[in-house]
Amino acid sequence: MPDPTGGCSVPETREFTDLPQRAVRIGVAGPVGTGKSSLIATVCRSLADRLRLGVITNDIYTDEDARFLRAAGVLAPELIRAVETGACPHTAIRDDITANDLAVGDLEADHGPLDLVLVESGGDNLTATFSPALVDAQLFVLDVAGGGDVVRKGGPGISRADLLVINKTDLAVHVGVDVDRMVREGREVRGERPVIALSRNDPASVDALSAWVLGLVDAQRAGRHTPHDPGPMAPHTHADDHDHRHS
Ligand SMILES: Nc1nc2c(ncn2[C@@H]2O[C@H](COP(=O)(O)OP(=O)(O)OP(=O)(O)O)[C@@H](O)[C@H]2O)c(=O)[nH]1
Repeated sequence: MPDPTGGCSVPETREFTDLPQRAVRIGVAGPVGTGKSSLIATVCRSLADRLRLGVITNDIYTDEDARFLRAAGVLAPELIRAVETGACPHTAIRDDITANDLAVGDLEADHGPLDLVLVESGGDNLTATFSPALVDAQLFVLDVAGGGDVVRKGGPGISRADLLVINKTDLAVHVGVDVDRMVREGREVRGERPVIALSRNDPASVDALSAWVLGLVDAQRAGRHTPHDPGPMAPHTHADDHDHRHS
């Protein structure tokens, strides 16, 4: 009688529940200098005793952000790895996620199990968002020093990231920006999605950020969170589009 396996051995059935749980992945995106690395350092300081954490940074030509985080001493140095994208940062977090996906996988293989891996995008403009194939959730960071009108400038991260952070609120008084207004404008375009006004010098705001991170990790593990794509560009129209179509 012919061998029904064609000579291939049939692997033993394995329950998927036996497989190790992979780390929850949160992406941190936003324009250059808005405080992404500092926010990651803050989260690590706040949650390192509750979660097993790892960090992947993205820079174009350097590993500057990884070196900053290692120097800050927020995690063991081997838990912080850098991807050098060599091109537009958003390419490596959205269009071809291979390098980042491998970096997270290698970090977990070498130092896992981990509960949470934070992936920092290289600083980019308002269009940068992560692929939901790379991260389970993403937060978008703006800062008050970028100007009070930046929320109104819009973009997919501002409108549809899982969390919008208005950062460096301690500087608002020095740059003449109304933080409440920025937060209100964020809420207007985001509906139910949360907005946090953050300063690393304000413990209450750091607690709010940490609570959001813990809630996300719990929700992802319990199957209550569905990763979504904020989209490449916010749908938008211009007032004169209508006139052109009908002229
Ligand atoms: N006053 C104040 N400064 C902050 C805060 N968070 C970050 N900064 C400062 O803002 C500057 C930029 O912070 P980074 O964390 O390097 O910003 P980044 O978004 O990672 O920068 P890139 O990776 O170059 O895009 C640094 O000088 C930080 O010290 C904050 O809450 N308050």
